[in-house]
Amino acid sequence: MARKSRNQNEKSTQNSVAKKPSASAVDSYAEGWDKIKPSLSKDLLEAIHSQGFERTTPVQFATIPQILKEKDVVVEAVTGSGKTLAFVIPVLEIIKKRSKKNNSKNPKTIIISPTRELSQQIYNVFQTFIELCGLDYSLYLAIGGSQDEADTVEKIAKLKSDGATILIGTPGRLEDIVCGRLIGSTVKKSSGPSKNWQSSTGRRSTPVVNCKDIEILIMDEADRLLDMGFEKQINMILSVLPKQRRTGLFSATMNEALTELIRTGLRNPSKIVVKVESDSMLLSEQKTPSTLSIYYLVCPPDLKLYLKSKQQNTDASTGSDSGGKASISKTSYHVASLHGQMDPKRRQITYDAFTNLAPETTGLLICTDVASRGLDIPDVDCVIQWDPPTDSKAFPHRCGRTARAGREGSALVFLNPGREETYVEFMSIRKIPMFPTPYLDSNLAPYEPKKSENENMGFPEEDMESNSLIENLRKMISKDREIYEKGLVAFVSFVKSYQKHEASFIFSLKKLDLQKCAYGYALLHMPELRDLKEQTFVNYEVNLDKIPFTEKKREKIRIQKLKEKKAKRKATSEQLTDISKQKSSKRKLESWSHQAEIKEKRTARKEKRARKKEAVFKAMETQALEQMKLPEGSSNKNPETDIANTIFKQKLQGTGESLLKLVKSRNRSGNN
Ligand SMILES: Nc1ncnc2c1ncn2[C@@H]1O[C@H](COP(=O)(O)OP(=O)(O)OP(=O)(O)O)[C@@H](O)[C@H]1O
Repeated sequence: MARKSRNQNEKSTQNSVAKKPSASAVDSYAEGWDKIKPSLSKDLLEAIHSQGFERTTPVQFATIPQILKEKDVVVEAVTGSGKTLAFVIPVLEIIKKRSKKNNSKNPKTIIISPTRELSQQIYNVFQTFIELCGLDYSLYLAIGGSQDEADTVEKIAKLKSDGATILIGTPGRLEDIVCGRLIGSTVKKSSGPSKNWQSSTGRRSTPVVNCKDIEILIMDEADRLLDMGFEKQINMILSVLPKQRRTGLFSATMNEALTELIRTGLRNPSKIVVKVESDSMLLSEQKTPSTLSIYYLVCPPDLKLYLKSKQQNTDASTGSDSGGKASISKTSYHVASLHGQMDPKRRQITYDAFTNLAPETTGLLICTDVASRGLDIPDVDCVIQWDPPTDSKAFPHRCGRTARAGREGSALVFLNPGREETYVEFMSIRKIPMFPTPYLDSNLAPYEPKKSENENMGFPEEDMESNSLIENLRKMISKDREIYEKGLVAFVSFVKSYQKHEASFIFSLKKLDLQKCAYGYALLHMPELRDLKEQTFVNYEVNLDKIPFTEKKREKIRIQKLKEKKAKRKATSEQLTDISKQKSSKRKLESWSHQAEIKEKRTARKEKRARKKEAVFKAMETQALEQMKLPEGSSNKNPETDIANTIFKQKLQGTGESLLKLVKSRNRSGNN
């Protein structure tokens, strides 16, 4: 996300760097606030005007009367169209009216949002209007991790004793407050649903607040709440709220999963869909603001880092550019990063610092999807998507961090050549128009190509300046272990996420040039690619064990660990060698010193076995002969018996078993 400094911003507005190619500038504003029926109270109207909001936006004009008339609403309107005020204003108006009759300490409204930052932002909007109207309402922000545990305990105690008019927060924390905490559960560390929440039912502590007076429930970014797996928490919250309440779902995108929530949580809701007009037949009912220009840049993955920029000629009348090329790294930026793995405190400080940048400072926020929804960062000029999101629904939300409330803005997404160009059509079917661009201009905005350039929109591959950039980066990385390790993790994350793309027919890992991708991440080596037939990736010449951490303490620990590891490895291999040596020398010793003894023993064993065998046969022979004794008085000259005896004697050479069988069969034939 890029924010220009004020000066640059003014310049770019004059030059209209990123104009929407075909959609007309839609009037983002509807009617005056006084036209809303039932009417809003005077102090609220004054507060709205004091904020410079002269007229309602279409979504506000359509939604506010419905909520005031006690209707449930499902609201779908493009990013930056003013959905927050569409619920903040009627919530305050309703509480104002009701508080005359009911001044209990119990909360009157709950607002659920998917992230800490968005909850904080909604909290701030409520706070502003409460202060401007001089209302005596208290707010409670229920977000995980932003305060330390002691602070939270204190705040919860205060909430218990003093109550709060409006609760705003993420689903898990809100569930703890209104339903009680699951006993034995652990504190959640991330904004997503905790794995420890095996079930939202089970033994719970006493709820912190009583929800019997809740008048309104709002779920902002409702589809995202379900996508993030908060269904259980939401259902638990719903189960403790009075049936006679109003419920509103808000988002720029709705999905099928919401159908069930709408069926169980809402009563006969009004569906409000605010469409964006466009003069293009193709783009009617466009899902992104008309002031937002979305561009795509088809660019090989190893050239992405270069973020090729082109200095435009300030003399717009000639229509030509100076041809000069400027690497964006030459400009100085306030660079910050924001992601879900960050320590919550640091995350908040980073976010606050970025949103409150001085007007003359240009900012660059490198972030994950934690910042993709709902956030209203002032003066964002351009959103650059390094890769398209795995869930295509996130795309308009990401782009929508710019071009808010009727302001102009541009977004750019990089596409890998080959299959990913199809994404443009994929998005166009979803009413999200995109246009090609070959460059970023010097203000980091996509360069709007002239008509003559339209035929050749591909990234000029022959311009291999990025090679030197990546080689410089590799050189730098080879001296800094932290970046080296982070690079590997980033690449693995990229590959994993690529596999998760919902549009797998466009984003196929098999078709992706992984070697170029790895090079694009400036990796030094790629052992996993060793088995590939065509090797294009060239390992960087460096001893990986020797890449140091720049932080001395860390490096010392690493060296120590490395030494220990090496020593252990050496000891193990020595041990292994010793064992094998011992074995072979034992064999040798045996053959020399005990050879005769072993031989003797073997012969003795053999002889013993033979003697045993002979004894067995002898015993059998006696037994058999005994059984074959001729009856008294019979002639010894019986030829049959003689033959039988001969056969028997021959058979004595066989086994004892066949011998006995023979005897038995002979006896049987003798009896017959
Ligand atoms: N009536 C109005 N007139 C002028 N500006 C307005 C008006 N209503 C809201 N805004 C401004 O428009 C900006 C965007 O509003 P908001 O954050 O409510 O958008 P949103 O529709 O919720 O967007 P998203 O879908 O991205 O969450 C804010 O800076 C807000 O102050």
